[in-house]
Amino acid sequence: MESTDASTLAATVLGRFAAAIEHAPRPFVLGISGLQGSGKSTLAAALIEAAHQRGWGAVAMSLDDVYLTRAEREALAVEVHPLLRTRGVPGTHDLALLGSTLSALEKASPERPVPIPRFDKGHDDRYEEAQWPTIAEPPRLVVLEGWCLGVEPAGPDELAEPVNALERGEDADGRWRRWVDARLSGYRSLWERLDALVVLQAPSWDVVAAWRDEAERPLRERGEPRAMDDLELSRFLQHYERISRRALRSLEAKADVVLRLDEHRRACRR
Ligand SMILES: Nc1ncnc2c1ncn2[C@@H]1O[C@H](COP(=O)(O)OP(=O)(O)OP(=O)(O)O)[C@@H](O)[C@H]1O
Repeated sequence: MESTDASTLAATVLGRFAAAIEHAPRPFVLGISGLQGSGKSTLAAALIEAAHQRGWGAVAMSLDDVYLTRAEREALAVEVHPLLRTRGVPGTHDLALLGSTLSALEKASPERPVPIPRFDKGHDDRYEEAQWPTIAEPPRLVVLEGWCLGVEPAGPDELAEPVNALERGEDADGRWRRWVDARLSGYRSLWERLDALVVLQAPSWDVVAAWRDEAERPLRERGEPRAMDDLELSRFLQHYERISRRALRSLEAKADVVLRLDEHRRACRR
């Protein structure tokens, strides 16, 4: 099936799981895994819209919503490794917060509304809880999206050689990548909570880097202080390269639905 339209993709994906969602004894957790800029949040929003059209309560969450706070990452940077100041790699998420939110959603009620964590990327910090949206009844569908959803740890053999200049220069002894990989084992219990996994499969890591550059360009052109120049962007992306390449190699095999993307994000379902 060819399509570039997120709402068509969403209708197809939702149709595939509709019976399971309808009969699930608790909120059905649909995972969307896709590398940076692959269209996860667009697809998640379209899925929520499609769910609402069916009369289902639905909520979207992102692994990005539960980044550790800036202060928590600062502490990790001091105690473990300076590279942990940068949000996003395994070990920089509050999995307990995500897990307790998913559990609380099963029992949401007007008396016990569930706050859904939200992260402020502009300030690189979590919003105050008072600013989080709340959900007052168990949704039928939870869409959880993230760049490394479903990825397994590598083990020490794969970690021996650096994969890029960041690892060669700032993680020469491999301490950071070993710590990150060990944290990824702790994500398995979250992967097990996914009732289904949809993978947005990018054509290659180079295309992902190009997508990220496209996303940054308007910020640079507007002169936003947080916009990254080419060097900063390249360094930033190298934090994720190792696990992203592993995702590209390994996730298709464990996905329930694979949406293979071309470099224009045109999807072809498999
Ligand atoms: N199906 C699609 N066809 C064409 N373009 C798309 C499609 N889905 C998303 N896009 C575009 O791709 C860009 C990235 O989309 P989106 O923000 O949803 O990706 P993401 O994976 O959530 O990104 P990030 O990892 O940065 O959070 C946006 O400009 C969006 O409009």
